[in-house]
Amino acid sequence: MFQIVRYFRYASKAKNLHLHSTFFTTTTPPPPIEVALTESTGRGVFATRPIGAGELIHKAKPVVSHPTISSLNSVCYYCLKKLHLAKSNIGFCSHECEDQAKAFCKIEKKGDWSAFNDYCRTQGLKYPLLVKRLACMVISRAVSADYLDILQPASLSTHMLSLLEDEFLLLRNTFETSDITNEEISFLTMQWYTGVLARIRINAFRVEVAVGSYEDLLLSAAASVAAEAAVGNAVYMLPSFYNHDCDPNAHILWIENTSARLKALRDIQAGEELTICYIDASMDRDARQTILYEGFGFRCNCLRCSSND
Ligand SMILES: C[S@@+](CC[C@H](N)C(=O)[O-])C[C@H]1O[C@@H](n2cnc3c(N)ncnc32)[C@H](O)[C@@H]1O
Repeated sequence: MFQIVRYFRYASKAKNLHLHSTFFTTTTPPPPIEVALTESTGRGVFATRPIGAGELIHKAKPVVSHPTISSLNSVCYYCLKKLHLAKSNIGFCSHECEDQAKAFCKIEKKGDWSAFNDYCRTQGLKYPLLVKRLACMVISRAVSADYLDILQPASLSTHMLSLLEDEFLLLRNTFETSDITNEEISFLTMQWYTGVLARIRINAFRVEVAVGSYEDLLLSAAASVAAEAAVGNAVYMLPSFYNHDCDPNAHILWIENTSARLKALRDIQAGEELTICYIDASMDRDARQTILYEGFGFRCNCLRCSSND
């Protein structure tokens, strides 16, 4: 069974406090990476041995995922794999996925989500759906309410916070009008909602299922990987610690479902930081800077940006 084991080692070094952390599954060997503090971009992911171009660095399963509203009836409600036949309601690609989703679906089915989903659809919102699923997972006791606390939160302006109030009230009201007890949703405060959303905002990946065989994709360069439109959004633990570079040395890709693969785009030395590109790298410098600042709250100082490329 997939289980994340979190391993932290704190060692006080002369320069500053180092945080080493490795996330690995109990069934696979740990990946050749570790999480440590960078000079200026918070925590980052570093290679613990040389990694060759094209090497699969590690795989990752999401901690929470959700289809986009427009994909709701055409992809698996759990792993986002494309369904052969579109459903009139939500559907699953396998009994295994249905089984994995059983606990949160049992909670979700107790409420009438039409107002909440309509609100997300009309406002073009995707992240509240992830918060809703996480809340159902917390109520079903699959995870604790502080599950995402380890991830870096976005800093939300007062204006942004006020915009979140309506979606929070809709979410809370849907649970309150179902047969879920007040005690079960005692964690569901505005503070919890904004804390989770602030983390999802910075750390969620837009899941784009690539077209082509696994072998083709592992051999191909990032730029040539054909991807369909996003089928959903997902938050992962270890991939959330990768920092951004407009000319990254690693890439995240999805072959058919939310199971993500982190792949080296070139040879990487032991001790080198691994980076991915958060945005479309083909945009010009000004567009990249604007999107990174507005979406992720930082000004990119990578080599490409510094040399006005
Ligand atoms: C997904 S997190 C990456 C891990 C994060 N550094 C941490 O400590 O958890 C994204 C955040 O890391 C920081 N970050 C990532 N790449 C950066 C870069 N190239 N320059 C400055 N800050 C960066 C920004 O604060 C960004 O919002």
